[in-house]
Formats: sequence, C-alpha cells, structure tokens
Amino acid sequence: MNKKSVRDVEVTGKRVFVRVDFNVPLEDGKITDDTRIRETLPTIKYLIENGAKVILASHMGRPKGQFVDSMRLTPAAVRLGELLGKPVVKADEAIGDAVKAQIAAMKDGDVLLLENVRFYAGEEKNDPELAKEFASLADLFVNDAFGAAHRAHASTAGIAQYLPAVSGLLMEKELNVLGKALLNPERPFTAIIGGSKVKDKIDVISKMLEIADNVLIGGGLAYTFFKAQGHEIGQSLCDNEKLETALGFIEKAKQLGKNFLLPVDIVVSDDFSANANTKIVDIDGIPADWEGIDIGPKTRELYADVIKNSKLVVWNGPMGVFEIEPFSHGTRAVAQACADTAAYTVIGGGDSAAAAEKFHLADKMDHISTGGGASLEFMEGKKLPGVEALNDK
Ligand SMILES: Nc1ncnc2c1ncn2[C@@H]1O[C@H](COP(=O)(O)OP(=O)(O)O)[C@@H](O)[C@H]1O
Ligand SMILES: O=C(OP(=O)(O)O)[C@H](O)COP(=O)(O)O
Repeated sequence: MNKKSVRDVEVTGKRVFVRVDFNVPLEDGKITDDTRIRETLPTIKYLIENGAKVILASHMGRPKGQFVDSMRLTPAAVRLGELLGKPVVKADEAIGDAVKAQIAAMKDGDVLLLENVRFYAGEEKNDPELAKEFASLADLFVNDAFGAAHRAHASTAGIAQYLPAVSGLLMEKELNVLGKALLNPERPFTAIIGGSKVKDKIDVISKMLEIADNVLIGGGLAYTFFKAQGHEIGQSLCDNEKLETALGFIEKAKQLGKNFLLPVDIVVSDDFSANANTKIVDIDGIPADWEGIDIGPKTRELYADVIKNSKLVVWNGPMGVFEIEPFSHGTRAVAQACADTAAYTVIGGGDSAAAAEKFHLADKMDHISTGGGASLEFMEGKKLPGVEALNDK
C-alpha cells in the first residue's frame, strides 16, 4: 500500500481522531456480531500502548442527520470496554464544547468514543464545516473504517484535508490482502458471485471475468442469465433490463477463454417460506408458478470441485436464500468447500460473511472482509475515497 499507516507517524501524547466502522448489527439494543469492533483492537491497542489520546468516531445505521436513540453508539462503547479491559468513555455528541471539554480531560492512553457521526446532516454531505469541527478535536486522523471507505463523508474523507491522515492497521490489512489477491492472484483463481441483484454485481462480474480463471454464478442473479438464454424462470428473480448485459457476459467469457459457470440444477419452491414445497429441477424444468431459491446438488458438487482445485477463491454473495434453512444448502456447501480447500479464501463481507458465521466456518477462511459494499467496490477496481484521502508514503 502506498499510503502512510499509523506506524509511520508519531502518536505519543497526540490527540488521535480514529474513524472506525462500529456499524454492527443490533437486536433489542444488544450487539449480535462484534467482529467489526474486535477487528479494530490492534489499532486501538497500538495507540493506547504508544500513549496517544484515542478519540474514536463511527456511524451506526442511517439516521439521516437526526439524533435517533436506537442508533446511539453506547452498546459499542460498552463492548469495546469489555474487549480492552479498560473504561471507554462515551460522549453524547460528536462535536461541540462538551466533547472538547471531555477531550481536554483525557490522559495519554485514554479512550473516548464520540456519538454517531451520522446524527449530523453534514457527515454524509462531506460538509467542510463539519470536517473542520472533527479536525479541531485532534492532531492526527487515522482511518480504520474499511467498511465505510467507499463513502466520501466528513469523517472518512473530508477531515483528511485538515489533519495529517494515515491508515489504521485494519484498513492496511484489508487493502493489503484484497490488493494482493487481485493484483497478483495465485492461479487457478476462482471468483464466486451470488446475491440477489444483477444490477449491483455487473461491475464485479465484468472485472472478475477479466482477472479470474473461473467465475461461478449463484443466487438470484443466475435467473437473469437463464432468461436471457431463453429458459422459463417462473417466478424467480430477474432483472429484465439486464438481459443483454447477461448475454454479453456469456460472450465475453467465451472470448476470453474463461470458465464461466451457471447453476446446472436448482431448488425451486412454491412459496418464499420455510414451509414451502420444494423440488430439484434442471434449469429447463422450472414450473411457471414456482421460483428458483437455491443451487441444486449437482451444482453444489460442481462448484465445490472447482473451489477444491483452486489456489485463490474470492466469494461475494450467497448461493440462495440462506436465511431460510431449507434454502441454505447451496450457500452452506460453498462455505464448506471454501473452508476445506487448500486455496487462499477471501470472503467479501456482507451476507457471505454472515453465512460463514452462521455455519460456524468463519475461522476456517483466510480473510473475511469487514466491508461488504467497500470490498465489492475495491474488487470492481474503483478508488475508495476514504483511502484516496490519506497521505502518501
Ligand atoms: N434465488 C434467490 N432468490 C431470491 N433472493 C436470493 C436468492 N439467492 C440469494 N438471495 C438473497 O440475496 C441476498 C443477498 O444479496 P447480496 O449479496 O447482499 O447482494 P445483492 O442483493 O446486492 O445482490 C440474501 O438476502 C439472499 O436471501
Ligand atoms: O455496513 C456497512 O456496509 P456493508 O453492509 O456494505 O458492509 C458499512 O458500515 C457502510 O454503511 P452504509 O452502507 O450505510 O454507508
């Protein structure tokens, strides 16, 4: 990475504004997955051990510029305190005199978590005034929020105009792992792309056709390809505006000599619920009033085989509606194959990471990204504003 990291600058005695992504899932005010908090511990501990005053900032949810009690960062502060084994003071705001007074009272090694930065309308607008307010709290900006690096917001990008700006250790790890995988991949390199919407995955499919050897398609996006090929897809998900694009990908794969695989059999169901009737059909056997909901057993085997014979696997998006148990077998099989293969496995955040967790296979993967949208944009080859804003080495 050509950006400076927190290790490249002096931090002792400094007030350090650290942008993290503590946008963790909550149920009834309880954190159900604290991965994003745990993954920032190396940066926070590094700063504590080196005598910095650690001022953490994050967003939570999409409060749209309003103070929303259910999106306060209090549960994250409590959890971080438990993980660090030391008190984490939680501010009620992210800017203003009260926050300044709390910072003035900090000793070296203390940790303060500011309130949700999206409670301020200027955050998502990347308002320079808000960015200046954030900058006025600190001497140094550290961006460790890889999950929000694709957002050009006041606390992820704008603030870097007004302070020395470096990456945190999680940001550095994510960029190094994903960058190395994509720029100099070990081969055979297999990309697995699932999820629901073709439109959201066009750029990544296109990019993967260029750089991967095998591209495996699953999930709801497969049906747009089937329809484009003239198959009956019943009630399955389809993006009718992307039929030409889908055919174009099949053609592009042929021209580039890439192994582009679509499911050969699928699980169809007559209802979107756990009690639905299901059956397994070949792709030309979808009944008009049923919908495709998961990849079938032959496809699971075929995909597992390709994964087994790869050296690098990058996976983004579930193979079926894995949230509902009877439709989770395809996603489970791919997760299991990723766990078993000797290949280096990278999970591109979001739902695929949730699936790996759900099947208790997360610790068998080589890298699970903390960013869903961010890792997708990175894999598409887009520049991430939260990274671009940092100081070059
Ligand atoms: N065959 C399918 N039909 C409908 N939804 C599906 C199907 N396969 C997967 N999904 C859904 O796709 C969602 C995940 O999509 P995701 O990877 O987050 O990205 P996107 O929706 O942008 O493609 C999951 O909630 C899953 O239930
Ligand atoms: O959870 C996040 O996105 P992700 O689910 O795509 O990883 C990030 O915290 C970014 O949040 P946002 O999509 O509201 O900007």
